[in-house]
Amino acid sequence: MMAPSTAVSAPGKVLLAGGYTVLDPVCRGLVFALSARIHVVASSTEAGETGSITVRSPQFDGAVWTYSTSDPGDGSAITVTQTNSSTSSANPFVATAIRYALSYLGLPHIPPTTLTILADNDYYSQPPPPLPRFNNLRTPLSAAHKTGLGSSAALVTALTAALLSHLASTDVKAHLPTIHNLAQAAHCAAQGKVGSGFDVAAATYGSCQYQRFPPSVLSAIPDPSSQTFTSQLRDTVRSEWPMTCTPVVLPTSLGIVLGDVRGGSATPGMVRSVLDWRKNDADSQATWDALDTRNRSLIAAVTELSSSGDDISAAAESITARIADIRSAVRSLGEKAGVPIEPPSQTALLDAATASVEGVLGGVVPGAGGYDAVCFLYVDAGDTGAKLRKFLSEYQLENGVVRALDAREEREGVRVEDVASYSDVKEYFDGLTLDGA
Ligand SMILES: Nc1ncnc2c1ncn2[C@@H]1O[C@H](COP(=O)(O)OP(=O)(O)OP(=O)(O)O)[C@@H](O)[C@H]1O
Ligand SMILES: C[C@@](O)(CCOP(=O)(O)O)CC(=O)O
Repeated sequence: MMAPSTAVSAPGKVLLAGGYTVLDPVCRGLVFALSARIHVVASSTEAGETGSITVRSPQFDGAVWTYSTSDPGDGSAITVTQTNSSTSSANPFVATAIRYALSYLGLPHIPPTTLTILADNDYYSQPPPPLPRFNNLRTPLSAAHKTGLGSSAALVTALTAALLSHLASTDVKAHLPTIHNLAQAAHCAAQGKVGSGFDVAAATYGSCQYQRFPPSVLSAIPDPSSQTFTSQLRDTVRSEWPMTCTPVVLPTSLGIVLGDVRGGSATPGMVRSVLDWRKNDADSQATWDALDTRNRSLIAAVTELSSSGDDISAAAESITARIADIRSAVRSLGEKAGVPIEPPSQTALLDAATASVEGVLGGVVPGAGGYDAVCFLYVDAGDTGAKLRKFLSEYQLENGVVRALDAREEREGVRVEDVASYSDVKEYFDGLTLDGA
């Protein structure tokens, strides 16, 4: 009798404060987990070839990846070979998450397993509403316009948790550090670079005040072909990483609205330019420290409000001022580094929304900034949220209007879901009996 199907989901993210500085282990970031989640349903059967894995994202045309696994037996990583590469381009995030999870578990011969990936609509630009849950975009994944909610981080985290839970009965909530560390290792390996990891941290632990792990933690893991890979991976995943992810609870009196500006920004290039400036400009440290101080000030104000339940009207002015101070420091850093972190068109949008809609405390360009997105903090009373969304939908940009996303802050990280909750999208499971019978 096969194990029943397992469903897991992980949230997307918005880095409200700490873009760039959170790459520095000395600094802190404020990241909110979002109600836009990536779901993974794992089902195994007895029919089929041992070690065969089928991964599919039924919301996209042709998004199917099939793999066969084998164990070199010399301590190197379990081999995960894509068997449909002639018809489906590689998906490094999927393949690496599977390879790292199976190597960590030491399971090369798993029963034939299908992993179905479902993404909430906010992860990709959508046609006008109303939309069904997990809308079928009927385009290839590569043609979908990402909104920058961290789909890869949420995906790798959900895949990691689903595989450990489904194949080794791992209790997800009781093993968050294991899932976090393994997902960080896989996500960084798939990306080919080590970012701050705030996105996988939020996908695992939920909304938090984040201080990154030192990149050196991952340098202990050798190339997957090394005969010490499996032992080093396990030692690294099981070790306690020097980082902090302190839960942050957004007070019920506050809400966030994300706007998709669809401007398109080249984050990796922006990060390289800022880090080059940080390294080469003698005065950069003062600018860097000033921004971190202002980020910490906003974190303190939000944390204080959520713990003391203070009257939001008293805190509102302070939060508004702190957001304005952060934006000023971000613009200064961007000018000095020659990077359009908050370019004039975004400044105009942020200022206009804050001035025009009563109850909006302020807005920022989240994460790396640029022309992609905006994020507003507002007093969630009356119809402020609706008015802000309406304002954004009518705000004319060069390339259209700002699309307010549905996602709200949802502090919970990765979690097991009830498989029956996907019964409304049975068509996505291609006849699989969801209980894995
Ligand atoms: N529904 C999905 N099914 C399978 N793979 C997906 C899915 N969504 C995203 N991915 C994988 O994640 C990649 C996108 O990750 P990328 O890091 O480029 O952007 P992001 O994480 O969505 O956004 P950002 O990091 O800018 O917030 C895709 O190229 C694909 O490999
Ligand atoms: C620029 C950086 O600090 C944040 C990037 O955030 P986002 O991917 O733009 O949401 C990079 C990082 O923290 O890995």
